[in-house]
Amino acid sequence: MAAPEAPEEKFSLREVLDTFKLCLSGDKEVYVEHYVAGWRGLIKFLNSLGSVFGFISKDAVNKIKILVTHLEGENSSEYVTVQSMVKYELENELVDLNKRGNHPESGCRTLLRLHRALRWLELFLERLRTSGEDGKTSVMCAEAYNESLSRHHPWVVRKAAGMAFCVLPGRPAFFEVMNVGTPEQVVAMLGDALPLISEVYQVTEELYAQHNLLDLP
Ligand SMILES: CCCCCCCC/C=C\CCCCCCCC(=O)N[C@@H](COP(=O)(O)O)[C@H](O)/C=C/CCCCCCCCCCCCC
Repeated sequence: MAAPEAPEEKFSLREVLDTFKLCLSGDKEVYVEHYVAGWRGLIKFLNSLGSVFGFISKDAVNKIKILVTHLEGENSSEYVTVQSMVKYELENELVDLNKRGNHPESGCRTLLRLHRALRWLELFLERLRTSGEDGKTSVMCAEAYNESLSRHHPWVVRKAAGMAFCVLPGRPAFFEVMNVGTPEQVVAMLGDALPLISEVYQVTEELYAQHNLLDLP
């Protein structure tokens, strides 16, 4: 008889926060392993929102798989931090710089997609943190998306994302799924999480800007 499937673990905002804390080394290098783990935690949350978000979750999972393949591959030591990954892939011409070609699954272009999504997350969580009890998560999510990720997506993806946002649960239900405690505790934890997420974003953004990698195809 087949073994019963293990139930998917519950999302915990604290766990995600702890993972993002581990992302930055003392000299501000970003650990790919913890970056990926942070996204895995967030995807758990996304999955708990229902199948409408399946197409988003699927894309994020695919990108994580690509990064894990690099992390566990024969050149794994080059993929310990985002800084070492950028250096290695650029020095070995493993990145499609101007148009898609031989390296559609480079670590640099794959992480860039998640990096852009991290900006969306930062903007969304900041809205969530400062919103009132009756704040609409769908509006907060759409505003954050329009200010960040949307410019990188074609019309059809923007449309589908916009429709998915409309079915987001309200702020109280949202806070409940975070498994933190009272709304005040959630707000406090978001206050702790945001500077960390923001720092990881800034460090990556500066690194990518320095190497002209912000528009990788
Ligand atoms: C702390 C708890 C509250 C917040 C929880 C948020 C949970 C979010 C978890 C995951 C977010 C998904 C990240 C999506 C990565 C998208 C990467 C991307 O831009 N991919 C596109 C480009 O890829 P290539 O074609 O160039 O390879 C791809 O076309 C995208 C397809 C899917 C649509 C992506 C829409 C993203 C919308 C933003 C996330 C909304 C989640 C709402 C849930 C609150």
